Amino acid sequence: MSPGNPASPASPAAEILVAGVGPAAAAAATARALALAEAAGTPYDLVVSTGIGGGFAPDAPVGSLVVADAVTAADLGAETPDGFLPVTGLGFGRVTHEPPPALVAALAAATGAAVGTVLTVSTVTGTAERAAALRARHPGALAEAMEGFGVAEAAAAHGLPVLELRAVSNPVGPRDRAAWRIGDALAALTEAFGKLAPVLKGWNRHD
Ligand SMILES: O=C(O)c1cccc(C(=O)CC[C@H]2O[C@@H](n3cnc4c(=O)[nH]cnc43)[C@H](O)[C@@H]2O)c1
Repeated sequence: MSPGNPASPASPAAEILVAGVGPAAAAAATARALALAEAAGTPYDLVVSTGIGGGFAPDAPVGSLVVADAVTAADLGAETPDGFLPVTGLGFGRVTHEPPPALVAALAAATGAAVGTVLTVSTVTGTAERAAALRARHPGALAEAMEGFGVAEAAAAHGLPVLELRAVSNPVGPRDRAAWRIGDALAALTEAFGKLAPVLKGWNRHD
């Protein structure tokens, strides 16, 4: 999102970027767009990662919305005999970005989204065991998707805040393509986007 559009002061200007699937593609596309905008003297104020995602039952049912209060890389690290070690445990980088709390709360209030951690994975969860393991490691997780952390890393490199909003298209767990409800999730996302402009308009970046 860029600063208020003088031609349309009621709505903040927004640009939509289709950034690919997975954290690497999303990070690369986002970083490129942010760098180009900065070089052109028209930098963005905020980056929003959005799309469909898997929801952890029973808290995030199919068709519901989740807004992230934490955007967390769930499989960035090392497997050890004692279990998974996040990359921070190896002495590198970070595994979580926290969106601005006031913006998260306002978006949740406007859209009815549940607030919780959205995990970023490179491999879609396909078993009940993996779903349970993720939930045990991240008790606040409501959803998983594949891009948020990559987008957040690109935003952070430009000193920008990030939001992640997901519409649940399928449960996280055993693979069951017949259970996907992509149409319902996209309809929920479309409706939520209709409520986004006033939320952004009321947001004070320095909150
Ligand atoms: O083939 C499968 O089993 C499978 C299961 C879930 C999602 C996919 C995709 O190819 C969708 C990738 C796309 O959608 C987001 N997404 C949607 N549901 C999930 C999920 O349960 N876990 C992770 N990502 C999900 C993701 O952000 C991608 O953009 C295939």
